[in-house]
Amino acid sequence: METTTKTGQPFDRAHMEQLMKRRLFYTPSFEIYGGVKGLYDYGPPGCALQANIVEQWRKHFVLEEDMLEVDCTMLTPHEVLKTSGHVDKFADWMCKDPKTGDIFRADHLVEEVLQARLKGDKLARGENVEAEKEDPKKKKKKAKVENVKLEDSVVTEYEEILAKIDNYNGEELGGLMTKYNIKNPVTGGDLELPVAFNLMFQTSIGPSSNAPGFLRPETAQGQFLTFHKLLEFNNTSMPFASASIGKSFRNEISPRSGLLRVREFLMAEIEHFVDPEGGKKHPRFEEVKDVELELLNRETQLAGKTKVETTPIGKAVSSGLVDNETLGYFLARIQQFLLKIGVDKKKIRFRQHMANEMAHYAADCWDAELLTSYGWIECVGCADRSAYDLSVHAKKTGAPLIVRETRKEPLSIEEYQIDLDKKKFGPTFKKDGKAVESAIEALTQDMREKLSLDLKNDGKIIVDVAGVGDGKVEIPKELITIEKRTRVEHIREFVPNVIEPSFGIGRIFYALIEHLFWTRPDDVDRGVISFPPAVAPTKVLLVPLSTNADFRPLVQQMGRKLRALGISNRVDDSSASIGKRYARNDELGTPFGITVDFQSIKDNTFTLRDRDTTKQVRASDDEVCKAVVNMVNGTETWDDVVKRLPIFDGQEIE
Ligand SMILES: Nc1ncnc2c1ncn2[C@@H]1O[C@H](COP(=O)(O)OP(=O)(O)OP(=O)(O)O)[C@@H](O)[C@H]1O
Repeated sequence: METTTKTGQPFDRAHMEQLMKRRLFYTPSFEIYGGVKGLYDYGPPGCALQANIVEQWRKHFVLEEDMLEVDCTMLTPHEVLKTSGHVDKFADWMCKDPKTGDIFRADHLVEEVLQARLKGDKLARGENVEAEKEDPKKKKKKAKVENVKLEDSVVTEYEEILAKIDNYNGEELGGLMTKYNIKNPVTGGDLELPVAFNLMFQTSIGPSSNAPGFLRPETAQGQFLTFHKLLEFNNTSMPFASASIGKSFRNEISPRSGLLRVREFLMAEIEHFVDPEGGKKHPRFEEVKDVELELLNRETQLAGKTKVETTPIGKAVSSGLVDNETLGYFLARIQQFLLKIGVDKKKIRFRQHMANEMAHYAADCWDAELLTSYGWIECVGCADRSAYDLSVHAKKTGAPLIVRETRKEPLSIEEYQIDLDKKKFGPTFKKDGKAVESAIEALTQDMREKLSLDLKNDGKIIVDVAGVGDGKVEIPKELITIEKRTRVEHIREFVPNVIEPSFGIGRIFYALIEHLFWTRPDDVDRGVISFPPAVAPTKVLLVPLSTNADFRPLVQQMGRKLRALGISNRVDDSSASIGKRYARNDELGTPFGITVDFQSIKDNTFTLRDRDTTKQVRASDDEVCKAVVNMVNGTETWDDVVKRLPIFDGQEIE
C-alpha cells in the first residue's frame, strides 16, 4: 500500500529496511546459518528504542494508573492452557499443497490473491497502480498481478470479502477458495481445504517428559492465576489493574512483513478487573470523554466498507457502539500513548471485531490499527474478556478467583432451607450417608420447593442419589425438614470482568519507524527518523569540530555532564565532515547534536543542533544541558528553546 512521509513524499520501504539493517536496528536471527523465519534480533539502536517505548508505556499506564505489575513465567503447563481454551482453540487456518508441501495461511492467501486480481483489474482499466518495490527474490512466493479485467460485480464481491476477511472460519475460507478458484500462487497447483493449526509451541517441563507444557502465547494467563494474590495485595479493593511486559511465542503459519508477524515478540498487557454490575463504569472516564477516535464499526465492515467515523469516545460509549466506559477509557488512553511516542495521528484507527473474529473468550473487542506500507495493521488489541478466564480457572482448581465484598445494605433472601436430623440420618443410611447428604445439599431452590410439598403431602421425599441402590433414595419426614426462611446476606461474591489492552511492542516499534522515516529533499539518499526525544535511542550526538586533540577534554566533560543527567549520548570524533557525521546520526534518529569548536575552548559555549530543522543555538554548557533535559522530559520543545537561546548561524556545518 502506498503511504507518504511527513514531507508528502512516497514512503520508500526498501530504503527504510536497508537503513534498519545497516544501522543495526534489527536483523534476522541466526543469519549466518541461513536464518529462521519470524525470528529477529535487535541491535543497539533497536534495543534502546524498544526500552524507551516500554519505559513510556510504564509511565503512561503502570505509573499513571497505579497498576500492579507482575512478571510471570513464560513456560506454562498444559493444564493451564487447556483450561483457558488455548489448547483447543488458539489456531489459524492453514492449507497445504499436497504436491509441493507448500503451506499457506488460508485467510492471508485468499486476501493476497483477491488483492492481486483487483490490482490486475485496475491495470487492465488503465488506472494508476503503485509499483512493487519488493526484493525480486521474495516476489516469487506472492500472488501474481495479471493484467485481467474483472466484471464490475466481481470487483464489488472481492471488495466486500476483503473488508471482512478476518470474519471467515475454516469452512467459509475453503468455500471462498473453491468458488474463486484459488490455487497455490507459486505453482498454480491445487490446495487441500483449510485445517486448524494450533499456534502454540509445545515443550515438556523437566527431564521425564511427562509434564507437557507450552511457551505462553500471551502474558495474560499468568496475571489471571495470581488474581487472588493481587486482590489481597490491593487490600481487596476493586477495581484494579495488573500489567505485564514480556515475551510471547506463536508458531505463525507464515511469518511475513518483517517485524509485523514474528514467532517471538514482546507484549505489554493490562488486565483491568472490574465489577460486572453497574455498567463497567470507569472512575476516570470523564478525563477522556472528549478524545476523538477514528472508529470503524462492525456493521460498516459487514456491509463490505471501510469508512471510519470520527467520534468522541464519550459519544461512542453513550450510543452503545463501544460496549462500556472501561473499554472506552482504554481505547482513548491507547491513542494518547501512541501519539505520545510519535505515531502519526492520521495513521491510527480503531476497528471493531466481527463476531467470528473475536477470540474464544471475548465479549467485545476493538483493535488499534496503524497504517503502514503493508496496510492497516493491528498493533493493540483491546478486548472485554468478560469473566471467562477467572471463571474457568476457578472451576478447574477451586481457587477463590472471586471478589468478596461487604454489602452496603444487607440483602434479605427468601429461600428453602433443609435441616437433617443427623442423629437418625447416620444410622439409617450408614455408608451411603455422605452421598445422600451431598445430593440433598445440591438440590436447587425449585427442587426444594417441590420436595417441601411432597414432604407435607406424602410424609416422605424421594431424592436421586447416583450410585446408591437403584439411584432413588426415600427419606421419611422424621429425618428431614424443608422450610422457607429468610437469610440475610452481608457479603456479596462476584467474578470480576476483565478489560484487556494488549500491546505488541514489535509492531508498534515497526509502525512508528515507518511513520517517522523521511528524507531531506536535498539528500534523498540519507534517511532521517524523527523520533520524539523521549523515545529516541540516543538523545545527543557529541561532535568535536575536527580531530584536533584540544577538543577532547571538552567533549569528555560534556559527555560526563549529560550522563549524570541521565541523557544518553554518543561521540562521533571520526574524521568525516561534520555535516556527514550529523547525517549519519539523523539516520539513527538522534534528536540533538552538540558541537565542540574553538569558541567552546575560549568561553565554554556550545552549539546545540535540532535534527528536524537542522537549526542551531549557542549557549553555555549548563544552558545547553538544561535545554536538552527539558526537551527529553517534554517540558520544552525546540520552538521554545529557539525563543530563549541565541540562534547560531556563524558556521556552515551542514
Ligand atoms: N505474530 C505476531 N508478531 C508480532 N506481534 C504480534 C503477533 N501476534 C500478535 N501480536 C501482537 O500482540 C497483540 C495482541 O495479540 P492478539 O492475540 O490480539 O493478536 P491477534 O489478533 O492474534 O493478531 P493477528 O490477528 O494479527 O494474528 C497484537 O495486537 C499484536 O500487536
